[in-house]
Amino acid sequence: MSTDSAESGLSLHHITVRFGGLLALDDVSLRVPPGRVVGIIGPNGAGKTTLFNVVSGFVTPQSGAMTLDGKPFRARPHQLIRHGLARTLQGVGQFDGMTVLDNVQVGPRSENDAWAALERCGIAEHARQFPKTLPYAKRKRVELARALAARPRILMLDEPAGGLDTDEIRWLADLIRESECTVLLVEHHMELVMSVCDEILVLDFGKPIALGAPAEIRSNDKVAEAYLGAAA
Ligand SMILES: Nc1ncnc2c1ncn2[C@@H]1O[C@H](COP(=O)(O)OP(=O)(O)OP(=O)(O)O)[C@@H](O)[C@H]1O
Repeated sequence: MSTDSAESGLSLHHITVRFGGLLALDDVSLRVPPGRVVGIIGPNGAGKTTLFNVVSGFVTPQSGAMTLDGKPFRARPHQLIRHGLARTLQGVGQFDGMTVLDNVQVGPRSENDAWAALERCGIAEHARQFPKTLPYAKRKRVELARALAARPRILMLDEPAGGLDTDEIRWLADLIRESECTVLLVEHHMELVMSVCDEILVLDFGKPIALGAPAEIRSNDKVAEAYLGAAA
């Protein structure tokens, strides 16, 4: 079976989300083929996290639909892993009363998978510690390991570079590049986005204003105006 037929992977079709009078996502369509790294960028408030929340089932769109491998997909947060999706949260979202290992193993993840993810993230030596005792960058790795321990087909990373230094971001870029799964990446760190993504969707006030390879996005005037110009 082909892994990249027109229907394989995750697709969003004309997703619209309103919060009261605010249009948070305005007719957003996106195809995320298997094995690709797809970035979602845009200024603060553009709708990036809302899009993640739609895919994860935390937000129900007013209109639009999703498909996974061509079949209708309606996410529910507690069933994400069953569908092969896992997500990190912005910042660090661990349970402070549980060890790193227990945090990584939370939900339907096996201890073996948890250890493999801890090794992959270079934090196995901290497995028996409590997250609070670790520096911020290590806690971000715990968040990543928790997602990886679910052995997702689609890994959703919400601002994984936030608060990290250059070396940590380089490590993260390698992890994303070497990852065997599909990656959806919401991130403000342009260098990381441009260096790891196959394709980038740019949102501005909930509207998709560009979709393309990093080089196309870099030279897109609308993007420069809406985002890169604002960030410069
Ligand atoms: N639950 C909610 N209720 C009301 N408004 C919301 C809610 N969630 C998000 N919004 C609004 O929707 C818009 C999009 O927010 P969202 O968090 O998706 O943007 P973002 O691109 O992720 O921003 P940032 O880069 O700052 O994280 C914002 O104006 C935000 O205030």
